[in-house]
Amino acid sequence: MKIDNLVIMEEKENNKKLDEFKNNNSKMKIGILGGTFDPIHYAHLATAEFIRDKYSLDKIFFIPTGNPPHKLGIKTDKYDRYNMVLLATSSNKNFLVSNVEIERNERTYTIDTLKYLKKTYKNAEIYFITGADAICDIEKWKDVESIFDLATFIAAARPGINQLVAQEKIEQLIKKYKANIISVYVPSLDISSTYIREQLKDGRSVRYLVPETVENYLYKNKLYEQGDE
Ligand SMILES: Nc1ncnc2c1ncn2[C@@H]1O[C@H](COP(=O)(O)OP(=O)(O)OP(=O)(O)O)[C@@H](O)[C@H]1O
Ligand SMILES: O=C(O)c1ccc[n+]([C@@H]2O[C@H](COP(=O)([O-])O)[C@@H](O)[C@H]2O)c1
Repeated sequence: MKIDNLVIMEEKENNKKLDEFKNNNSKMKIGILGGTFDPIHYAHLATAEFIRDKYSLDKIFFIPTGNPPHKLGIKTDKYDRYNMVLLATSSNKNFLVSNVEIERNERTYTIDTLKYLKKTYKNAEIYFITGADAICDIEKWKDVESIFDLATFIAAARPGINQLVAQEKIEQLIKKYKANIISVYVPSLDISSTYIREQLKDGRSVRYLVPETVENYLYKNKLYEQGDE
């Protein structure tokens, strides 16, 4: 099947899964993995699945950022990032993709997304998953005090991020904001979107770093090619 048709089909399937989930009123635990996903890679998927399994979460929502405050210079179209997330997650029945940030025209802040999720999924307990790098920066996020009232945070150890420093920061955050933060070791995969963009810019392989459908999509759409910054 042509990659464009596959995206259309996967979006339809995803919307069906979202509708079913919205109509389910039972108590659920949902994990959120927000990210720029420029592009999504196997470390995102493996981290999400490991945490879903470890904490018995019912679903993981992948939420690609729209206009995030901290990455103003993203060159990749937000719909390309969203489409690649759809392709990457479709084979897992417990993974869902939300376009709530992609469709917001203003700056996208996690606090607004968490408020939306609380309103939409009234019976859900929310777990926001981040890498250790993201949690260390959380005090720069909008309305950090209120953020901790809306979700439990799960901070995944990440290669290249000093875990002792991250742990110290997490303990400070717990004390200062009475935050619910759990740190977790996940099987490490030293992959980043930056590395993938660099490989592609140099005309090198990204095979086995991203799902094959994502690889096909980024070649078809000439994303991150030589000459792109
Ligand atoms: N290899 C990894 N291990 C654990 N967590 C990760 C890993 N890569 C990304 N994450 C986490 O996933 C979330 C979304 O990440 P993001 O989309 O920014 O990817 P990235 O690889 O960090 O991108 P970039 O290299 O462009 O900064 C963040 O919370 C980030 O910390
Ligand atoms: O709300 C904020 O102020 C805020 C500032 C920086 C990052 N975030 C969120 O942190 C998540 C991970 O971001 P990133 O850059 O690692 O993709 C993603 O969901 C962002 O929306 C949120």
